[in-house]
Amino acid sequence: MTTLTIWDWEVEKYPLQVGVGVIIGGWTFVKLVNYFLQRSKLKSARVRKRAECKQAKQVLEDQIKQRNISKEVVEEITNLSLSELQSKLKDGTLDVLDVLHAYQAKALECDEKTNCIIEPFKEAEEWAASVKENVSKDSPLFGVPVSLKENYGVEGYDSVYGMSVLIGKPSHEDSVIGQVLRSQGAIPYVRTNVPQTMISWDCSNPVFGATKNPHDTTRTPGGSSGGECALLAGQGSILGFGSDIGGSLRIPSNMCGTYGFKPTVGRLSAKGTHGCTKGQQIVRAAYGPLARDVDGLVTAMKALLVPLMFKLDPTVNPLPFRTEVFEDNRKLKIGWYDNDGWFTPPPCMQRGVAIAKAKLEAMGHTLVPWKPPNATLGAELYVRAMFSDKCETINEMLRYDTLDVCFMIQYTMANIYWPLRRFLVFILHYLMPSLSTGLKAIAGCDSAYDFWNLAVAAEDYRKMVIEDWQSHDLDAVISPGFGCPAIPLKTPALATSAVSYTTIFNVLNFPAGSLPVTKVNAADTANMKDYPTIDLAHKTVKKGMVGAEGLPVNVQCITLPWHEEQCLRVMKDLETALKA
Ligand SMILES: CCCCCCCC/C=C\CCCCCCCCCCCCCC(=O)NCCO
Repeated sequence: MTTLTIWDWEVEKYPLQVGVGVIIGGWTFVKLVNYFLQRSKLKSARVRKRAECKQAKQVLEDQIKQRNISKEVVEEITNLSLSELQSKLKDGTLDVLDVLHAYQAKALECDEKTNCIIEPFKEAEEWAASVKENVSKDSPLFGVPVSLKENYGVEGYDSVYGMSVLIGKPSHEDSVIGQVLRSQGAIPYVRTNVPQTMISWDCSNPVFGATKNPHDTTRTPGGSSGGECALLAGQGSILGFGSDIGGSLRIPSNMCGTYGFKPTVGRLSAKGTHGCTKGQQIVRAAYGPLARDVDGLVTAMKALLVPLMFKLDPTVNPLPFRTEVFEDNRKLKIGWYDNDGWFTPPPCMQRGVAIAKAKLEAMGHTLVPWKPPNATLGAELYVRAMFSDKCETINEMLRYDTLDVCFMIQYTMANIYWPLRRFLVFILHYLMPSLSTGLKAIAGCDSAYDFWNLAVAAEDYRKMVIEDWQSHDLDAVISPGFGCPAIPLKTPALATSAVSYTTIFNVLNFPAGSLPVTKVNAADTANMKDYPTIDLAHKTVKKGMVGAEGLPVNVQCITLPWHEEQCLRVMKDLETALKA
């Protein structure tokens, strides 16, 4: 009664204010209810998806138990190199189904340790039977089980990349790479984990959790193809496929001691793959193989660069694998660098380059110092391009989602209100210049005009680097595999600056491969005492190097666009020299 009186009194006295108050209050209420409803819908979707994938793994585990395949046989098969496996499949010493079963068993074992698999393909047995029936034993991948990163579209399967909103939206067709692999006799059997958004070099998401490094499960396997590399390093895969828009084939290779190869964009098909940066055309994602040796990468490239791929995706460069370039033994002039001038890598990464340099020199190649000019501009262009939409595409997708720690810093930096951003950029310029550069660049573009100018700046940068490369008459370049080896889980976002070693070759669109050369040793960690602590990224790496002994250290080999075969040739030379 009293309330009503007050209510009547207020309505009469302040009709406009009460009306506006009711509308705003009602609108806020509806928005809040909607927000919590949407969040709980996504939470249920995550719970359901996790349960489905767990169930699929359980079904496979039960089948494996029934098959009664011995541990020794699993080890014997999964320890074979790709070329050994191929010849045993071809001459019939090994059966396609036995090989598949061994890899399924080993993959589940790896998953137990590192949480690298999202789910097994239910149809793998059926596909294997069809390969036995319909594919020639001479096909390059006859009976070879292959693992696929989760963003490769497979009919009937969701590609979620840690974004709950994508759950329950299955692909309607297989990726072109997937189709060509199957036509060549390969059998996809598992799909592997990635970080939320795939714009991170860690490997965790709120749907499937964090993948761990098999060499030290307290550390990151790298990202975004982290599930793939953790699986390969654990011998649970012999050949995998991933994507790379900032190093995602090369960073986890460096963290897990595996082999990865990023071709020029357009050499391998992107059709039927997924990602949240598709509209961003300045730096585009490349798709490529991950393996346990260089031969694995070469086999994959040869198997994919065939008329079927050129037919299924006429937008790719119809250039078959040039074996004569790969097998050429002309001595090369190779540039090298161990510090790009933007981020100082720890001594182990620099030692990795020194080892590679010495080995290549011993093979008769000429090594000269060279590095891409103005790495700071390269880093700035990368961040501006990747966030040129002001992060709106991702914001929209993550609106009601749970944010993973691996993307939290990028998300926060991208969404800072502009006056605060300007203030921080100004202050940090004097305190932490790299953070200031990143914070300014991540603001993206204000207009289409701005975006066009960014595209021109990226083009000018490519031109400038190519001219510099050519003025030194280089055939290839070697560099650190990344800015650091594997650091503890959840810390990669704090050391984002370290990505400059891989992102630059995405901005330039140069082919780049990664291969292991050494392991962190006690002298490397002892030498950390002089390592700079000028900013958060360096501090994070310094802390992360404690206890890093034994972790893999990779180098990158890089060539000019479309010179994939030459890049693989340098990788092969280096691998041969290292194994000699
Ligand atoms: C390139 C240098 C980065 C500069 C960082 C400056 C310091 C931090 C300041 C602000 C935050 C900027 C955040 C920039 C985020 C860039 C993160 C890139 C991580 C890339 C990892 C690989 C992604 C990938 O290849 N994905 C495959 C998708 O198909």
